Amino acid sequence: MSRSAFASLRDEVLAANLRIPAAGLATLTWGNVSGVDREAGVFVIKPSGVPYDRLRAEHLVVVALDDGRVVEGELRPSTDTETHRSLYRAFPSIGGVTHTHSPHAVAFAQARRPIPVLGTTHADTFDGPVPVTEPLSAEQCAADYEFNTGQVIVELLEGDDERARTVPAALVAHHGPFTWGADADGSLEHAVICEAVAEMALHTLSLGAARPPQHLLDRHFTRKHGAGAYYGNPGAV
Ligand SMILES: O=C(CO)[C@@H](O)[C@H](O)COP(=O)(O)O
Repeated sequence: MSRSAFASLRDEVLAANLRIPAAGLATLTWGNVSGVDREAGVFVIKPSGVPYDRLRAEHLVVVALDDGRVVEGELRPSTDTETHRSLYRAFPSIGGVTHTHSPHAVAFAQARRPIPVLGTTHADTFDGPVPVTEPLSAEQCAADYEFNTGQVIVELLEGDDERARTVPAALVAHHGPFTWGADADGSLEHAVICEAVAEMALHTLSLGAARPPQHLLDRHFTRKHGAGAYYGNPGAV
């Protein structure tokens, strides 16, 4: 079989997908990671329903950014492919997207609560609360459900690429977290951190969270993303 023109991107995306179960972010085949090649106008994503322990680079699917057609690959692309595509099209700075059903982040998504900034662990990665979308409308569910799952994130961030860069995560109401980054592995790292800070926040809130001083958060926000990072409200505590 001739080597794919996207072999190195396939390898990168495969490695990131295999980190989902390794990091305990998924049950069964839940979740998916993709990586984009903007010059070629494609992204590579996990196939749908393939158990992670059987996933190989040749199983990954190459999808066109402009219209979502399969450019290369035998298997059906992930059910969330159109969500990934809508995020790539809206935010030019992102190079990789991860979606999981990690339990603590899903708990906030199902409660329709943002993950609040309660300490420096969160502030080191996210320059504000991890926001939560509105639920999809009946119309959005009826047509282009998967693309609209991405569109509610785009609307939440007002299509602002800078906000997407400084808070590289969002919770889709009653569904789960989507994270993104400079590449596939960067988006996966943000998924790991999103789940970790969600678990910490849940425990902190159960103990009776105290609002962190803004000067403490600013030091971590500024250190991570530079002056003028999106501060936002530390989130309801
Ligand atoms: O969010 C969903 C389904 O609602 C997905 O994350 C599935 O849990 C995994 O789907 P595939 O990537 O295997 O198609």
